[in-house]
Amino acid sequence: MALPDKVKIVEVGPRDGLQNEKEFVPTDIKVSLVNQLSDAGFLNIEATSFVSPKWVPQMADGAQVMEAIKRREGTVYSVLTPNMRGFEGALAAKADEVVIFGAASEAFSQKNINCSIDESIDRFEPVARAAKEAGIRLRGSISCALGCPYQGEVPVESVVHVAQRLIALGCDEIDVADTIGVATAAQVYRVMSAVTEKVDPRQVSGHFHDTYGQALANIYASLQAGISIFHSSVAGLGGCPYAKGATGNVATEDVLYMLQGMGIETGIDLDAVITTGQWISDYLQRPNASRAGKALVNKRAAVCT
Ligand SMILES: CC(C)(COP(=O)([O-])OP(=O)([O-])OC[C@H]1O[C@@H](n2cnc3c(N)ncnc32)[C@H](O)[C@@H]1OP(=O)([O-])[O-])[C@@H](O)C(=O)NCCC(=O)NCCSC(=O)C[C@@](C)(O)CC(=O)[O-]
Repeated sequence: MALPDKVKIVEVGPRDGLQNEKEFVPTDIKVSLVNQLSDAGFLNIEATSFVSPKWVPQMADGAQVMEAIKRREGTVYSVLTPNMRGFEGALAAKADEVVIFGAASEAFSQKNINCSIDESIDRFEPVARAAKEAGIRLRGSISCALGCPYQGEVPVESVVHVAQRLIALGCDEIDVADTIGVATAAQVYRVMSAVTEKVDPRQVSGHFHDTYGQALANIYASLQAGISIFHSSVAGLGGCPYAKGATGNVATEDVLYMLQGMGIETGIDLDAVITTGQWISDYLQRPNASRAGKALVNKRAAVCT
């Protein structure tokens, strides 16, 4: 299949990237992160979550973050909403897109949102209806679509089944997520091909964590399967609180570097993202997890000396 000439990158650093941080990241840092990413040209930024602060304390300031960010025209600011309470918060905060998040693995569904897959779909139904009524975009995320920390292998049929149910709820987009970053390219091609037999590929995104260093290869395999939306996190921030040992999302800088090299357009200013990636890594006092980001920061320093 011919590769796309344009790709949409959904920057998930402010939400997926920060949600697992042990120390509370001050609201003004989160706001500055979103603002810098808006300025870099992202068309979609996952800004925060409206989830229980008992479950994910780092996202407790979702409303304040949404209130304070400077919105760039044309950028969609998404938030996670597991239930109607979350949706009401998202609506009040004027989110452009709400994300319902389920799983292809029963065990992970229980750990992450405290209910079975069937119960989760029931819980999402009113959220989906309310989003449609309010004219808000709706996205559905499928965790553990390529492996589960509790159950191991996840059958392709389960992924396709959940994808179809999310589309039936009215999702504009669905995410096939490798929550623990274990997938390899041939497997990703198989799963993406199976999903896109039932769902329009323009509605499917790839959300890859990079635990085993396979994420770029998995994005390449997804491109070959017709996918043109990918999630990534500046400086490779992240990890899921309910997937121990899983590292962050694939780093945005690495994805942009690869796509640029392939002549695929994203509309995002890589240079600006590199600056933001180093800034947030310095703030969190940890090494920048983006290989391209680190290399380009070093190159800048070499040019300046
Ligand atoms: C779904 C629930 C709420 C069920 O949690 P529960 O304990 O079964 O539900 P509950 O209704 O009994 O609520 C418990 C408490 O939370 C409150 N509450 C209830 N809902 C909300 C809300 N929306 N906002 C604020 N507060 C809320 C509620 O009022 C109550 O407070 P209490 O009465 O005890 O004081 C909980 O399990 C939850 O919030 N889970 C979120 C987990 C999460 O955010 N995980 C990380 C995101 S998913 C992810 O990272 C994967 C993804 C998307 O990136 C893709 C991938 O890589 O796989």
